[in-house]
Amino acid sequence: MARGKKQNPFAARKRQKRENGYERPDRRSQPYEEIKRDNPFFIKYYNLQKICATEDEWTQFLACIRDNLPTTFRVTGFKDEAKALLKIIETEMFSEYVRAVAELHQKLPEQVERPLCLPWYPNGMAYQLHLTRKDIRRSEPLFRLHNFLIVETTAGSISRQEAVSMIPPIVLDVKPTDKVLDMCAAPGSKTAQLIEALHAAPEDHRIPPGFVLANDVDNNRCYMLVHQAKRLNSPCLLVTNHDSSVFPNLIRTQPDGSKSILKFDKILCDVPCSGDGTLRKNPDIWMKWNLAQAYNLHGIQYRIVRRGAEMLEVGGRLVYSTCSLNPIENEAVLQRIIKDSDGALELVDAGHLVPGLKYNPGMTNWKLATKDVDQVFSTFDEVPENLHTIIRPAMFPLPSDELTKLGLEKCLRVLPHLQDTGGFFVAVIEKRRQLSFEKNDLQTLLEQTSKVEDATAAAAESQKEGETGEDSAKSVPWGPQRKRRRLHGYKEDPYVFFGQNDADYDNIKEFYQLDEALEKTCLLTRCLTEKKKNIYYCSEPIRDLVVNNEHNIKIINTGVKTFVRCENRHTVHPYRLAQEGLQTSNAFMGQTRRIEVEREDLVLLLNCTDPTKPPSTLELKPATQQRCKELGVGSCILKYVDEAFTLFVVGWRGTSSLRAYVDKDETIHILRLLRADLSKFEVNKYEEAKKAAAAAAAAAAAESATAEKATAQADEPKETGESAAVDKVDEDKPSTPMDTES
Ligand SMILES: C[S@@+](CC[C@H](N)C(=O)[O-])C[C@H]1O[C@@H](n2cnc3c(N)ncnc32)[C@H](O)[C@@H]1O
Repeated sequence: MARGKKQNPFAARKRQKRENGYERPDRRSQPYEEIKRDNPFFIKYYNLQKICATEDEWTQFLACIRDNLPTTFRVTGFKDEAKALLKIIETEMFSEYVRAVAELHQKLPEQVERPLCLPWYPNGMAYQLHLTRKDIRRSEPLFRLHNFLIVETTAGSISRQEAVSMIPPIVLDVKPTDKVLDMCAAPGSKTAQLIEALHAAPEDHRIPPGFVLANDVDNNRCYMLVHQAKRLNSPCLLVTNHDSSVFPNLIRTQPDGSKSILKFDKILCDVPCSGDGTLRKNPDIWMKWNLAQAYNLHGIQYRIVRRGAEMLEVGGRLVYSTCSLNPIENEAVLQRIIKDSDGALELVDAGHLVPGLKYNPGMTNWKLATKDVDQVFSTFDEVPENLHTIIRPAMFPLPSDELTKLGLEKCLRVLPHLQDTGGFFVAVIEKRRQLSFEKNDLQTLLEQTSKVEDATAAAAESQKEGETGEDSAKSVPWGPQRKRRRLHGYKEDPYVFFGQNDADYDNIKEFYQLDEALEKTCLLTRCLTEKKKNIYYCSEPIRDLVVNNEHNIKIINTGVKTFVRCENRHTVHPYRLAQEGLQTSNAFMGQTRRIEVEREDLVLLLNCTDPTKPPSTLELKPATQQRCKELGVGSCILKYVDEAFTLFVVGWRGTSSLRAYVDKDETIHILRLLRADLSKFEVNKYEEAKKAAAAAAAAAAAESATAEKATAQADEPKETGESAAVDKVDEDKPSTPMDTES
């Protein structure tokens, strides 16, 4: 193609894929077991890079990276409840683990290795099991362990997460007051950790003053992120959908009412990468791996971290991480941004934040190569011209005198064989002063925002004029109420905040004796209607972000469901409490709607799984019965105080009954904490499958017996009424041997 002529980017990408020899593997035809865990180019490339210090270590690395990954999980949160669950896991669950693994591997229980507590994870809250995900999913002796992992994950009490993926949030060191940005957040396992850190000091803040803004460019993955983060019920989370490399400056309101550009205290750049550190978990990467991926990703990785650095507050901290081992995606990106910052950014040593973690220092020398690693380049001058658009000068290490000043060795390289994990790269950067290329033009931003707001309002107005009657009620400045599929994802429902005067709020406030410190204008609904259905709550800084920036950036989700409309013939109040929001709302509720229950009462209430037959108040302890008498019909908070923790559960006082209003997984979680009998909820899917298969076989046998009988009777002389009926059938249909068979 002639120089200067515009290329079709899609055709170019297709051509490049062809040249790279990349073809999407057919995963159905090759299950993981059969994937050959080898790729000569991978081995040649990393051997060339000397990612291991010695031959011996290299051999260990190769053996480990071909092996399956052990399962890890962490207990979420730092609260007393989390500690109580940890205790149960370490005693009851691990005894069950030892029993089950002994059965699975036909060993004596004494021969089974106990799960390993990850020494570098804070408060001993993370464990590694000597089992793969597949072992757990497919082995009958482990069904209880599998059930436990599923239920507690859904209830938000544990997170199944790769060990190494837990490192970046730890070294980011989030405090409850921090303004945090997670630039590439989906599917959200690290976001969950950031949120937990924000909520780590409930005794100091009823609602943390800081927040987490979690963003991802992929609209569908944003919904996975919402699903993952929702388990934590934080009102301090905002999920957005934008390209992080061009993330817009956001506006915030200062305490004096003036506007400023938002800068973040902590930023996580867990950028898209080739993912070769996850080979143990995703063996299909063995087939796909090629160097072109790293070359293609270097550019976007650099642009994301550069934009992150611009949005970072002076004195703030940014963590750059990948699950790739490739220096092109790691050290080469970092040397570039640190150099460009001209001293404004500094790499810091974060090893002390993860004491006990084994890692190698960042690399200070690496080489580039052709995709087959048959030509190796130490400088850009050696690169043939036809590769100049793929291999860029900035990918090469800087001259050593410049490089030593950057301190790349402060980065953490976690290699799989060091402690039986996946591979990972983490770097911690701190900002010492403003960057020369940072754009902070508030005036232009405010003008642009106001223009977009005017245009949106005008468009909504003209749409309204074109509509009549019922339809016009659905028209709001942000678009129609129902989500509609668009080219770039869904158009979101609006965020409609309560005003200063709201009859529903007054009603709720009176009924629940709500403390006014729970800011009423932070309550919101997701549709414009007189009759609100679900009422959500978000923290004040999040509200401010939404109100100031909703025309600037696509907001996917915020707010925790706190009140739900619930009207039946007995209700005196139209809104019940939602368990999701109770974690926040509880601290703001008065005494009128509370009942303190004893353990036996709570166990009884939680064991009621038939909503049509709630426990009668007469079955409860006398003190609970008495309190029920004082309490009118409607939503209430059940409080249970244990030696080690206190639980709050949404309840419903009926005319003659009391029930707990929590979903199944949360019910099991609470019963587990209460050390109650869980056998009723323990489903053995293998037994179920066996029973279903036996029932199907019995049904088939019965069917074939009937058919045989019918055949036999058809062959017999036609005397009885039954055989007359068969005759009738036979008369209707032409009788052939084939008919009888079928
Ligand atoms: C390594 S994954 C992030 C994993 C996530 N941090 C976690 O812990 O669950 C990288 C993510 O970056 C997103 N991504 C890719 N390019 C992006 C961009 N330009 N801006 C924002 N996100 C991007 C991808 O959609 C993907 O979800």
